[in-house]
Amino acid sequence: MRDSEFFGHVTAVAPGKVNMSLRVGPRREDGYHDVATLYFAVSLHEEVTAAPRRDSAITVSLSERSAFTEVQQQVQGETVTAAIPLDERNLAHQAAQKLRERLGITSGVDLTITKNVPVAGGMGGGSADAAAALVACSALWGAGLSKEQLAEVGAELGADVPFAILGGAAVGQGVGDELSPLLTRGELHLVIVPANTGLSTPEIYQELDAMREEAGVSAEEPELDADLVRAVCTADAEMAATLMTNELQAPAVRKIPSLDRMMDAGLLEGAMQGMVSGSGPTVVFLTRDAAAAGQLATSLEERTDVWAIPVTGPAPGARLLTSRS
Ligand SMILES: C[C@](O)(CO)[C@H](O)COP(=O)(O)OP(=O)(O)OC[C@H]1O[C@@H](n2ccc(N)nc2=O)[C@H](O)[C@@H]1O
Ligand SMILES: Nc1ncnc2c1ncn2[C@@H]1O[C@H](COP(=O)(O)OP(=O)(O)OP(=O)(O)O)[C@@H](O)[C@H]1O
Repeated sequence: MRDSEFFGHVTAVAPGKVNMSLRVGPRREDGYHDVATLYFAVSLHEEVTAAPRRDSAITVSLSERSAFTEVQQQVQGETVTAAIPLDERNLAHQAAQKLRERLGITSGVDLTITKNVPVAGGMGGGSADAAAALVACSALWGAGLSKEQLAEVGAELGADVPFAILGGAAVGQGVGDELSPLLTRGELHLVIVPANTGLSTPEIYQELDAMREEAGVSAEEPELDADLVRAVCTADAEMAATLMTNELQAPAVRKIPSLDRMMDAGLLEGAMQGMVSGSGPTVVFLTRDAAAAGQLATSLEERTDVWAIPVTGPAPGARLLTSRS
């Protein structure tokens, strides 16, 4: 291992994701659910800079360039604003800690996160921070770990972390961490609409369990629609629009009923399809092409009080941006 003092800082980026399909099986003994999901990385990136320290501390701060610096959540009907945790609860902090344990080193690091992915929005923003932190720290510490090895470390931090490392489009099974990468051609054009409050992922899974129990339906083994996988792989927006689905949408809408109105507004303004992303509450619209995405974003911003961001995918996974010594 080389002395980190000889290194300058290292910056890595990792993409946010949407789930073009998310099917959820029954609750398991460990509280998790088996899923069958079609992950799709989009061109909204988290950036993490890792700078060496002389001591063994790990610090996390948010860059001023961050589009998001706090999280708003509904707690017992009240909207509560909280800062993103910058201590050991932060997923980037946990990533650095796990990596050092794996490497058997005690090097310290200052991590600076630039957040562009909505917080607690169902787009895997925290997971992208963890993925970018793993890639940046691995380079800083000269770890020489492969993407597969980093994904192994990432899987211990959260179900979505391995996909943020892999990027592109992939089928996710198990809790979402067993990935089968997909070969794709062409791009899909989407519009992302962040909500002004976040949702808690475990609460949304719990809500789904409760809704199933109320309706007396038992969860089936989750399976992906092969036609949807084909449509996404060939960037067939028309076909993908008819087949995309998310079983966490109903529980997210039950927590935030206005999401239904947002999805209707997008369809009225010309989106081919609208859906909640992952555990929500970010809404993702599928459009025909880049021009349609731009138009939809503009008209949604004009007609409703939202921020609408055109994005494309599939986007590459976590990667080094700069490395200066
Ligand atoms: C909603 C998705 O984003 C879809 O990709 C993921 O399933 C969630 O991934 P994540 O945020 O990385 O999830 P984790 O941080 O691993 O888990 C948070 C909590 O979500 C619930 N959880 C998560 C993933 C999964 N397959 N089943 C679950 O029930 C569990 O209560 C878990 O304690
Ligand atoms: N680096 C981080 N950025 C944002 N939130 C973080 C981070 N680390 C930990 N958290 C905590 O995790 C919670 C959810 O963060 P995140 O933005 O990853 O949610 P999400 O995008 O809905 O996740 P997913 O789509 O993977 O379920 C936040 O409320 C925050 O308290």
